[in-house]
Amino acid sequence: MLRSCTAGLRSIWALRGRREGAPRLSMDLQPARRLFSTEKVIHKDWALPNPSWSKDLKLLFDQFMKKCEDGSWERLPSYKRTSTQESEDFKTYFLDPKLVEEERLSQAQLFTRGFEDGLGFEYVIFKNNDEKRTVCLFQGGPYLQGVPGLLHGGAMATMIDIALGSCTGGAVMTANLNINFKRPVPLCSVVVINSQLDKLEGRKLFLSCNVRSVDEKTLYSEATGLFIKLDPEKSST
Ligand SMILES: CCCCCCCCCCCCCC(=O)SCCNC(=O)CCNC(=O)[C@H](O)C(C)(C)COP(=O)(O)OP(=O)(O)OC[C@H]1O[C@@H](n2cnc3c(N)ncnc32)[C@H](O)[C@@H]1OP(=O)(O)O
Repeated sequence: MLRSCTAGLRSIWALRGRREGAPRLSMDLQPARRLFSTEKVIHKDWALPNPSWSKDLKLLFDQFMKKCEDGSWERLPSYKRTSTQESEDFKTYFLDPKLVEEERLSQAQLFTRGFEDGLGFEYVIFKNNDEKRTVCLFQGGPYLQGVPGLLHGGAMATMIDIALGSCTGGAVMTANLNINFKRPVPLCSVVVINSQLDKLEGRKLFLSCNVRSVDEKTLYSEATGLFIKLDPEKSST
């Protein structure tokens, strides 16, 4: 498995720079070109296949895209930066100008989308609004290693958090995340995270998910989460 990972890495490096929108900005670029490239990266939807995706991931992606045709499922786009509206929603609660400099903030990006293609988090989320559930297809790349050859539990927790959060919609924060790691996930393999909204109680959203192998035979993890809808009357800072 490690050998296939290395081979994957080699082809990933070979692809670097050729991919449209690859986030590679060298310091010697002219300012205008740098701005143009940055814009392209910001607006790129990363929840789409790229050459690092394995056969399994592409196959599952195609199956879910078919399910989207009748409107029962939708693919959620994914960007490196939050939209202006989302930022505004959260700014109201959390952004104390004394704590985060504006310049630093302009560099901010979702950390799951900060890796070169194939090296970190490759994922796409599909949502079924009627059934209040999502399916996240996730391939954890070689830079997410914990124990040699295995995906780091923190990387799995991150994806679980994002998958559960995708069932909520709106401005929410994770208040509690409870994970049972049942089997280690092989690095570079594809897992399927099935998440659902179990209960809504005022501002509290209770969610759960399981993480399985593509053939559904292996249950890697089970988790529950409590998300809280932000109260417009309150500010955390
Ligand atoms: C627009 C969105 C777009 C997003 C785009 C980007 C996508 C990126 C996705 C990235 C994903 C990144 C995701 C991340 O990384 S989120 C980052 C990790 N999470 C945090 O940092 C959260 C820190 N905590 C807080 O800010 C506050 O505590 C929150 C906001 C959560 C609640 O503070 P608030 O002052 O608002 O509420 P409240 O205290 O009145 O409590 C309300 C109710 O909730 C109950 N309660 C609270 N906590 C717990 C608990 N731990 N267990 C059990 N119960 C709990 C509480 O008893 C009460 O119940 P009740 O008395 O009413 O019955």
